[in-house]
Amino acid sequence: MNKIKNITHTTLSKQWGTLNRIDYDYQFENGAWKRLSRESYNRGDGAAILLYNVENSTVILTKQFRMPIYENHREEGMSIEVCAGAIDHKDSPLETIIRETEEEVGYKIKNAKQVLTAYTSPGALTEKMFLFVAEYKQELKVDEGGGLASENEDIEVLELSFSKVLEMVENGDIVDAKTIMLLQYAQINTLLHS
Ligand SMILES: Nc1nc2c(ncn2[C@@H]2O[C@H](COP(=O)(O)OP(=O)(O)O[C@H]3O[C@H](CO)[C@@H](O)[C@H](O)[C@@H]3O)[C@@H](O)[C@H]2O)c(=O)[nH]1
Ligand SMILES: [Mg+2]
Repeated sequence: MNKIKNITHTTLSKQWGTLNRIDYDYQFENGAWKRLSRESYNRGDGAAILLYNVENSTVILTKQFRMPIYENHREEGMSIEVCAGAIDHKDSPLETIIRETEEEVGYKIKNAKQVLTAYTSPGALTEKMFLFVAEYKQELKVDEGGGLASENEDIEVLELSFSKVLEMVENGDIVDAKTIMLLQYAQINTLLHS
């Protein structure tokens, strides 16, 4: 990347995550250099998983309040999403998603398959998401899920038919990008029949 030089970081906010202003010299296609500035929010990377059951053609999703969505569109604040969590530095994406699956939806899975990686909002966030799929069965259910009370998580666990959730993507009841990506992955690769 020799199109970029003289990079400086200014921390604008450092609370839950870190918001930096990054100034840099950027060379345009015509060869001209210009000093530019971008704000970049860093709250780490994330992992998400689509849990699916082949016999019943069902998936496990979560429903929870999301303040940034509420800020943008009040009526969409209760967001329906695949199980997901932020990755701690010490953990791998796989370790993270196995732990989150038990905490948020109550299934103790042993393994998961990473199928996609995606920057969720590359103009503003550093976040890279590692997207997984795994089969679930009733015998893997070890508790109710719901998230960690100590972290003020309040997560409703949903078990829905695959055809129903595809309809929810079409009609805008599901608007979370990582969830749409994983459901369409399942559809394209016929993990389930709708
Ligand atoms: N006090 C405070 N707590 C926060 C804040 N942001 C998050 N938290 C707490 O940290 C917990 C994070 O829960 P996780 O399950 O680890 O993450 P997530 O919110 O589900 O996020 C996942 O999905 C996001 C949306 O796609 C991803 O951005 C993220 O990387 C992750 O995969 C939340 O329940 C909440 O309690 C904040 O700004 N302030
Ligand atoms: Mg979560």
